[in-house]
Amino acid sequence: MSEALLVLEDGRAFRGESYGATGTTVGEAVFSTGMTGYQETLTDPSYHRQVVVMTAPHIGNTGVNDEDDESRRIWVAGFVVRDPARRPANWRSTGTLDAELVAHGVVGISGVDTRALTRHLRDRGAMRVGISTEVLDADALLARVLAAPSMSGADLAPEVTTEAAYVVPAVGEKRYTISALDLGIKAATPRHLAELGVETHVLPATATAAELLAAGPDGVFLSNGPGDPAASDYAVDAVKGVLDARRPLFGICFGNQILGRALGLGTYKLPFGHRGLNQPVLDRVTDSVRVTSQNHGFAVDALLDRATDTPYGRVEVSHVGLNDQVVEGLRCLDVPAFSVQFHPEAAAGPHDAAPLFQRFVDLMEDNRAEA
Ligand SMILES: NC(=O)CC[C@H](N)C(=O)O
Repeated sequence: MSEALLVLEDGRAFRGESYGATGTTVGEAVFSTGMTGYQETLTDPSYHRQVVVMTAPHIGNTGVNDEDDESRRIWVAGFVVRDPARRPANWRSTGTLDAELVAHGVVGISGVDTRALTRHLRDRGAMRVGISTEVLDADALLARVLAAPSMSGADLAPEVTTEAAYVVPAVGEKRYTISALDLGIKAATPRHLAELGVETHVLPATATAAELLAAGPDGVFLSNGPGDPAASDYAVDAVKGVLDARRPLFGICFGNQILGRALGLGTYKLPFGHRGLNQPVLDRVTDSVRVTSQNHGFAVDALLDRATDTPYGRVEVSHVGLNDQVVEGLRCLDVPAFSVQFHPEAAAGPHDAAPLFQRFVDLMEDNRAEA
């Protein structure tokens, strides 16, 4: 086992062993409390430029398989685990996580006290971090960390989006056609929509409103994605055009933040974000609590107790995080648009939020009836 070093931008250092590829990497340190679903986490484009610390102590137990990737590659900038599985076992497993990280050139570290590291990030906030198997002097690695760009102000969707448009067909009879703005879309999303008879036309992140509306879709979807929503003005402009056209619109995570901005609301950086599979949310539309999968470091700033007037009519906060009262969803009252900050497409789950895809289909159906 070769040695590896992790240094945070405030100077706190952890020593461990090399896990995955060797080399040096820097990114934003964030922690995820998911006990399962590491393959989906690694391949979720929203984690681009982030070094993910897994709080669950045993990672890699089920290996990796050919079915669970959310995109064409691993996006995390680095991976931090406590005690990697020595012998993965699962009926779908086709390889080990360690070998997969090596194949994708992802630098990781194991044997770290991830509990101490997580408590540090929770107390001091998300910050830049470096991991290296070659720069083993803490001051030298710290200098590399301090030279790295910060997540605030980073426009990253164009770095992860599809180069060319593509279509995901409906399963069975096609009942609706939508355009999806790929800000970092996960494979699970069009798959869920397809099950409801939706054909999804996925367009690159910089697609304009005219391009999103060109094929006369029944609705427009805004995906999740990496980076700071305050830096993606092109997507905000595209969404304004879709709202002007009063086309049904549904956004998830980054898409929720972009809808918020298009309505004139602000966004801000959370101290350490929400990442995990057990985040409780109050759904004010159905007056029920949903346990949700989340992965966000930014949030929308909106009034919780009453609707806000916007250039597109009134918007209200439809979902509120029960751990910290953060805005977790928006519902427009005068245009057919809504969004959530969490993940109805979540794999490995939970599935409490999955009915939101049906809510989008219902919105498209209502809009057709009105037309
Ligand atoms: N999963 C996402 O879409 C993340 C959105 C945004 N990059 C954030 O961190 O808040």
